Amino acid sequence: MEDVYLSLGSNIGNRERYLHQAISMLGNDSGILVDKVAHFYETSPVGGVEQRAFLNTAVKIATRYQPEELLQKIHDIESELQRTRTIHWGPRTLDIDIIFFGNQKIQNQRLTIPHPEAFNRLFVLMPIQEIMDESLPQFSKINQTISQFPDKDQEIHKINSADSFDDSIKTSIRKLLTTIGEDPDRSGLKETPDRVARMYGEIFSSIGIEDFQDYKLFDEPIKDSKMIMIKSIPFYSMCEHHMMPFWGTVNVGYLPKDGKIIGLSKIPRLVDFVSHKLSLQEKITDDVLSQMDKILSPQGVAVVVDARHMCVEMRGVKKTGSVTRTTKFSGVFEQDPSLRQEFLQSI
Ligand SMILES: Nc1ncnc2c1ncn2[C@@H]1O[C@H](COP(=O)(O)OP(=O)(O)OP(=O)(O)O)[C@@H](O)[C@H]1O
Ligand SMILES: Nc1nc2c(c(=O)[nH]1)N=C(CO)CN2
Repeated sequence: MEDVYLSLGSNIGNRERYLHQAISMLGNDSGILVDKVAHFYETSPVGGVEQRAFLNTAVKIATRYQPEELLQKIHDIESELQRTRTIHWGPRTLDIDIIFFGNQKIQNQRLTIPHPEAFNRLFVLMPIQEIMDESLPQFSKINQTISQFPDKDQEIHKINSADSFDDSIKTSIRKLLTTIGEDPDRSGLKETPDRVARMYGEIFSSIGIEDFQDYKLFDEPIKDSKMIMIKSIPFYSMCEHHMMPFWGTVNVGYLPKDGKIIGLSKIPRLVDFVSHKLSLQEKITDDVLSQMDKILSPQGVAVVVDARHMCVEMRGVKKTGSVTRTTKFSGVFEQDPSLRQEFLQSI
C-alpha cells in the first residue's frame, strides 16, 4: 500500500461540515485507510477569482487503489457533496486533490502527480507539512518552500477548535441563554448548546448551495400533454426574519417536454433542499419552481405552498392557525387559465 497525501478545500456553505463529511467518506471506503488528518486552516482565495475564504486541510491515507481508481473515488465523493464544476478555480463545496502518491510521478490527460500547483500553494503545503513523515524526500522541499514563501502572498491561519462550527454555535447559544436571564449550567440546559449545534447542522444543511443536484432524469416515451402532480409534500423551514419555524405543504405540477421526467421521490428531496436554509415562504415557492424549470426545461411548472408561521402565531399579531398560501406558475401554466384551474382544483 502506498502512502498518499490529499489536499481538501471548501468555500461554500458549511465548509467545516463538508471537510468532515469528505474525510469520513474516505475512511468508510474499504480500499482507503485514513491515517492522519491535519488541522483546518482558514485561507485567502488563491487564483484571481473573487470569492469567499476557503477552509483547507490535508489527509494522509494508505490505499490499495491505483491512482486513477483513487481519482474516481474522489470525484464520486465530490459529486455526492454537491460539487459542481463551473468556474475554474472558483467556489466549491469540496475539492480534493491528490498531491503525492508514494514516490510516483504521473503525467497523463487525467492526472498529474505530484500535483502541479502544490508548491505554489501555501494552503496545500502547510497542512501537509503538519502530517508528513519527516523522512520522506518531499518533506524538506515543503519546509524550504514554506520558509521562502513571499510574505503576505497568501494568508493562512490555523483555526482552533473554538472557531469550529459546533463550538462557535455552542458558545453563542450559551451567551444567548445568559443574556435572556437563564443559567446555562442548570441541569435542563446543560446540553442545550450541544443539541442546538447538531440541529443547526441538519436544518441548515443547504446554506450556500444554489442548485439542487441530487436527481436523475428519465427519458420516457410519454405523451407530453399529461400533467404530473405531486401533492401535499410536507416541509419545515426557518424564516430569515426571526429565525423561527414555518412549515406546511408544497404542491408541484409540471408538464414535461420531450419526454423528460424526474424521479418522483426527487421532488420531495428538492423541497427538503430548498427548505434547509434560512428562507421565506415566497422564496421556497420561487426556488421550487425555478429549480424544476432549470432541471427539466418542461412546458410549464405550477407550485402552491400552504404554510403556518411561528413568527405570526406566537408573537406579533398572534393569529393562531392562520395559513398563508403562495402560488407561482411558469410556461403553459402561466399562459393557459384552464390548465391552471385544473391544477388548482385538484389540490
Ligand atoms: N493530482 C491531481 N489531483 C486531482 N485531480 C487532478 C490531478 N491531476 C490532474 N487532475 C485532473 O484535474 C481535473 C480538474 O480537477 P478540479 O476540478 O479539481 O480542478 P480545480 O480544483 O479547478 O483545479 P486544481 O486541480 O488546480 O485545484 C480533474 O478532473 C482531474 O482529472
Ligand atoms: N485558499 C484557497 N484557494 C484556492 C483553493 C483552495 O482550496 N484554497 N482551491 C482552488 C482550486 O483548486 C483555487 N483557490
